[in-house]
Amino acid sequence: MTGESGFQVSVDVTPQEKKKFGNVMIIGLGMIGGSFAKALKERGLATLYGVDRRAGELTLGVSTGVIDYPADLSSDFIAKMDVIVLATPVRAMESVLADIKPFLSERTLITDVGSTKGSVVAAIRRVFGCVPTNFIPGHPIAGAEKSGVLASNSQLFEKHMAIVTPLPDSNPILLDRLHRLWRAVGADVVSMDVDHHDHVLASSSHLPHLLAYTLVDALANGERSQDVFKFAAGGFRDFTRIASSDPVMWRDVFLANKDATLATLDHFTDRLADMRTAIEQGDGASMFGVFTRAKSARDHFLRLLEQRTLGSVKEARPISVSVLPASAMKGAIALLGDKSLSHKTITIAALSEGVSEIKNIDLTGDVRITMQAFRDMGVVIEEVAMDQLRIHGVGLRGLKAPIAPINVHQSRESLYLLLPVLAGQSFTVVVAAEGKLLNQSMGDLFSLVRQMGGQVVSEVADCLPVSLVPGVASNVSIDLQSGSESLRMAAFLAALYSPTQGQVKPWLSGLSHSDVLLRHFGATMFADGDGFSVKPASLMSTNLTLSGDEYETAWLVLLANLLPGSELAITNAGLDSVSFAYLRFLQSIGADVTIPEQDGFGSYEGVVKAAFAELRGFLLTPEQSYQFRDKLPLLCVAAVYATGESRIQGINALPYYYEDRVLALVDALAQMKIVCTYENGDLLIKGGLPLGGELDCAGDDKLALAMLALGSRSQSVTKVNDCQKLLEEFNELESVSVQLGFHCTVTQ
Ligand SMILES: NC(=O)C1=CN([C@@H]2O[C@H](COP(=O)(O)OP(=O)(O)OC[C@H]3O[C@@H](n4cnc5c(N)ncnc54)[C@H](O)[C@@H]3O)[C@@H](O)[C@H]2O)C=CC1
Ligand SMILES: O=C(O)C(=O)Cc1ccc(O)cc1
Repeated sequence: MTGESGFQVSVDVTPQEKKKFGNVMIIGLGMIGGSFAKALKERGLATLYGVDRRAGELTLGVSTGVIDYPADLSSDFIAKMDVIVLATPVRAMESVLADIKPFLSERTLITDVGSTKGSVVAAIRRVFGCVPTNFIPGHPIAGAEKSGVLASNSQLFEKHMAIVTPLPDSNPILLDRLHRLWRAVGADVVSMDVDHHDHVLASSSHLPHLLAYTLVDALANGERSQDVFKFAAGGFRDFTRIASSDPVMWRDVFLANKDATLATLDHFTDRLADMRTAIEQGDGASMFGVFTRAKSARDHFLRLLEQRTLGSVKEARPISVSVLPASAMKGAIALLGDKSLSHKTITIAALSEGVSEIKNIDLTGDVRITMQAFRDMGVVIEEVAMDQLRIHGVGLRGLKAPIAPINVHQSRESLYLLLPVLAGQSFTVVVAAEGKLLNQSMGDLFSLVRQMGGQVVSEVADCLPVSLVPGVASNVSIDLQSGSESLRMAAFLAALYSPTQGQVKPWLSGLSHSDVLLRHFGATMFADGDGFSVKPASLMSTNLTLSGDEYETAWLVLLANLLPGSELAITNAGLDSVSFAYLRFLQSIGADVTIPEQDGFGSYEGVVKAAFAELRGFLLTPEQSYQFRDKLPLLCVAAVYATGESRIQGINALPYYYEDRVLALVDALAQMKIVCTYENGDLLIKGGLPLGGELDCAGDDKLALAMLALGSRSQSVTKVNDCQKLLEEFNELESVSVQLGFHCTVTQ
């Protein structure tokens, strides 16, 4: 028989054996349809039939091995298909649907790849009177400025997204098949509602194409057009690549997605007009603000994209760190700033009046989430160097409403800082999160924010995401019921927004880094009974060099104490009252440590020196265990290398994650044949020489450091597994170790 396309074809095509997806027909065998066909055919997953109104595309499709058979829209073909994919320009789909309607079987999955979804669904409704349960729209977010079957590429969809937009009564079995089809060609499948799809794509894809076409056309028809193109630089080429895309396809897209495109175009036009005004008025600050925000948003987005194309974090090969016994820690070192302090400093500098220069700041990992949130609310943050920021503070109440929810991803540190700050602004804002943060009760933080006077609205009580709605500001008086440092900082930030005076009564006395930092930026806090009163004055910008990470300092000091021949100086230490007390405690059990004097702001800044010394067994009371809860794994290791017995009391009274961490270390001690017993919350450790071997830190960076210290003088090599988090938190572990002569190596 002769098909519409003029081909002589055999209809009774019964392939030798039925392939996984059976008979798949592509209608519109151009770049996208061809790529999909080629990807399935190369993988041996289906028998491919092609239909195109241009016979030449089908001939090429067969000769280049993209499809198995040319076909047409007759009943002979249509009724036999397991899957039919519409891959024509979107406005051609309606007539194709009308042609195939009489022959369609309910068991055939029909889908499409069109760039717009609302218009396709409307066309289906016009043709069928409803959306048949076997029609499930889709859209691969992959492509190019090319068209035609010769441009097809079987790898096009690898590690790209494919959106499916099922309707409420879509057939679940066929929907599952559609997911499998896209996954089979390498795509990550996401589901989306039709309307949301069209709005998102209007901004992310349709508007950029419109701008590229219009720019090229305007310049091509403008003055000096010859020279404009002749001297076009790389930027012009990058920006306008997509203006080489197929005009029919894009005309169809803009006819089909009119409303969503107009909405994003209007938003863009307003922003362009602002830019015009800034240029006209020579307003460099506004331009600089837009450029720095845009640069950081794009860099952030590229990193996310890179992560997706390189494979997700979960797929990353696990990282281990091995330590060889018999090192000695020698030399002087300056450590990168504390991560938690880096988050806090960005926050306080952003809320200050004026420009702050911050040096030795850690800009890796979650710190970028805090930074991005402030940038999204109009704060200009310049990255002057890898460890240096210039932050243009906007004042306590000067943040601008973000255009989208603030997403703290999985960063608890960012959340605790941002929530009270956002509750102090005059706009409503939604705070979203991901992963583990979504399923935790944030009761302590939410109640603190409620005290500030606004409304805290969440679908699930005390859980994220949350909407903060401003109300009448009220004075806060917060009596903290835990020693959490994040909550303490959140309480101080909430107090800063009190109209006349805020009060914070910490769980533990003594100055923490949060208090010291606030004082650096001019906060007026004075001791009041067993707490602090905070006056509502503006914060003032300042220049600050952050001191070295406290936990790393504590770890290095312990190593120097354990390893014979060590002589270590940490030149930029900064200790809060707990770290100070920890080093004093080490001194009390025989450690050779020198601690700097307290400075005017209340912290101990300067050089910490440490050298090998024989440690003595010790007793830690429940109060001390609580005070040193963060550093207990390090103290357990000190007990292993100390002479005699040590007893650490009150472990079962600690918040569960501190207890879990100690118990995980107890398992490691037993594995290394160290005598230890854990009874009624008391841990007894008998000094001895650990065996060495393979340990697992369960992704806990602090436990990993303690385990490395444990292996530092053991009888054989100690390998600690699951160290990804450790290297995220302590990026410079290898370089610091090399510099100090500590023999540890990172392996994948
Ligand atoms: N180009 C891209 O990067 C992407 C395009 N899409 C969507 O995929 C679809 C196809 O786009 P491309 O493959 O790029 O276009 P293309 O121009 O390479 O292919 C379209 C094919 O459909 C054929 N065709 C047009 N009307 C027809 C009809 N009534 N019956 C049979 N065949 C007909 C054309 O002859 C052509 O071969 C469009 O709906 C587009 O919105 C989706 C993602 C990316
Ligand atoms: O060429 C490019 O960079 C694209 O943006 C490709 C593209 C075009 C249209 C779509 O619906 C999806 C992807």
